[in-house]
Amino acid sequence: MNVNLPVLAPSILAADFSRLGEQIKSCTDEEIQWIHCDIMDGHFVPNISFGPGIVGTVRDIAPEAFLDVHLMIENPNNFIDDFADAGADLISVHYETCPHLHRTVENIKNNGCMAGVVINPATPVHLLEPILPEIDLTLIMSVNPGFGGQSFIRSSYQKIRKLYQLREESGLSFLIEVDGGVGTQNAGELVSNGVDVLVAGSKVFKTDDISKSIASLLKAARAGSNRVV
Ligand SMILES: O=C(CO)[C@@H](O)[C@H](O)COP(=O)(O)O
Repeated sequence: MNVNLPVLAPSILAADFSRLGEQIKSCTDEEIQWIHCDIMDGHFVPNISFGPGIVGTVRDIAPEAFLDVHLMIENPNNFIDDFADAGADLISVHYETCPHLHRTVENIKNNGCMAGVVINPATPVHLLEPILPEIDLTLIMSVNPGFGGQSFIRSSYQKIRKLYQLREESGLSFLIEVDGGVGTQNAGELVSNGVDVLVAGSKVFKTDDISKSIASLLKAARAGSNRVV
């Protein structure tokens, strides 16, 4: 996979679904290559979003996009095939939902997708160590998952730095993604702390001008490209 870092991945959770095609096109007409799809089941998180049907629709709308699918669901292992068939490029599962994480990661890869593992704000980074050699991406939730528009939890910086250090020490190459409360005020600092992929929902879609919002977010993220960690 060829990626220009840092990546901005708009989360369609915040999109206007009556204009989904138009809004996704506003993203891909800019420099957006990744689209983030938040799947919520009303069990693992207290909200329901959408399923493989909408992911398939996004695939049809944006055949060239890289579809980054974040499963906030219980028993994710049972749904990997459905999301892979719908067109996911990367499927991320929560550490907290996977008693057999290694098996679930294998299942994702056997379905031809890249594999990611996500941790909630209260889950420590060191728990990921055994699985890091097997995965393509780690996602640090910087809000409690379930809703868009929440405030960024500042202790996430420490977790990002720890993960970045682990990557440096191990020589591994997994990407570091952060999700929740990302905006122009923190995009640069997140990148300088080690983040490769920034997920943003409300700061892309709940604005007057998606193109302008993307340009501002990318500018802020790129200003952080000189790593200080
Ligand atoms: O997964 C989630 C929430 O569970 C996120 O993707 C949010 O949807 C990001 O939204 P903003 O904080 O950017 O509004």
